[in-house]
Amino acid sequence: MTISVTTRQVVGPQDAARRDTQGLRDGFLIEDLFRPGAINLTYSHLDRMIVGGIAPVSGTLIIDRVAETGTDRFLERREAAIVNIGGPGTVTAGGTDHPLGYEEALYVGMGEGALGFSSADPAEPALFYLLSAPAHRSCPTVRITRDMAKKVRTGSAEESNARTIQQYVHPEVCESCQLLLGITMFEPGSVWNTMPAHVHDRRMEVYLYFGMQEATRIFHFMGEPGETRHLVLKNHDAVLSPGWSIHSGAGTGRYSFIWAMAGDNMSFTDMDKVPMDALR
Ligand SMILES: O=C(O)C(=O)C[C@H](O)C(=O)CO
Ligand SMILES: [Zn+2]
Repeated sequence: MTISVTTRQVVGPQDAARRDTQGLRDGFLIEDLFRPGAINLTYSHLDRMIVGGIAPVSGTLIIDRVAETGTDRFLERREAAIVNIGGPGTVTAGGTDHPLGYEEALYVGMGEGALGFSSADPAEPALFYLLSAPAHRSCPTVRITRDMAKKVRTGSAEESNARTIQQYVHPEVCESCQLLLGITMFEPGSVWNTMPAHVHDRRMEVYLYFGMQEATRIFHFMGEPGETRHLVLKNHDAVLSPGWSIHSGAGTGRYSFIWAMAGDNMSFTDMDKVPMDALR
């Protein structure tokens, strides 16, 4: 089975500030994540996070060995979290089948062996979004529904950023070594995420924007607070955020996004808020 893997080296803040639009997109944007019938992984050197799109149509797609990890088995020294943003499907981990509906997730602990991915109906394929980070112990594999996620309401309609941060892989929901993951959803008419902006040098972050109409675009802001840049993203685009970068966006229409982090701590609230007058 072909697993395509792209490697992304780390880009520092001075390099990023000098890049043109295409240079920034090459460094931080992950496009074309979901390719029908394929496993598509990006190995980022930011905390060695692997970002994947797995789109089974008929049959089962299997991840067992990824040469880039230098281990015999993918999850030998790694943990993973998978969110389904397509039709109903199943993830098999440790020989157990876990059915996953829309916006349901599976945390998979280190050492669980091969991962299998299948769709219930080829006419409505599942779209599995995968994040994997190095792990130091084996935590239990847990299926996480939207009901189980911890909900944090934030923002306001007046600031066009009323939203609910749903924390799926979070110490109050399920154990993990370093992965944190959740889905942020908006009240109708609210378009801004993560503004006021923040940075957290202790953790990298990845956003995947989804649930968008074809013509909708996200203006995603990145860069050091005093040196911001933007990237224009479409449905199913993911963007890497180093610890030094803000990660905030505004949509021209409805959207949701999956955020995931890895790094030195798992304290969601450990962020350095950026005062508005520090943004340039
Ligand atoms: O809407 C938001 O604000 C977020 O979802 C913020 C992310 O979860 C984040 O950046 C956590 O560090
Ligand atoms: Zn953040």
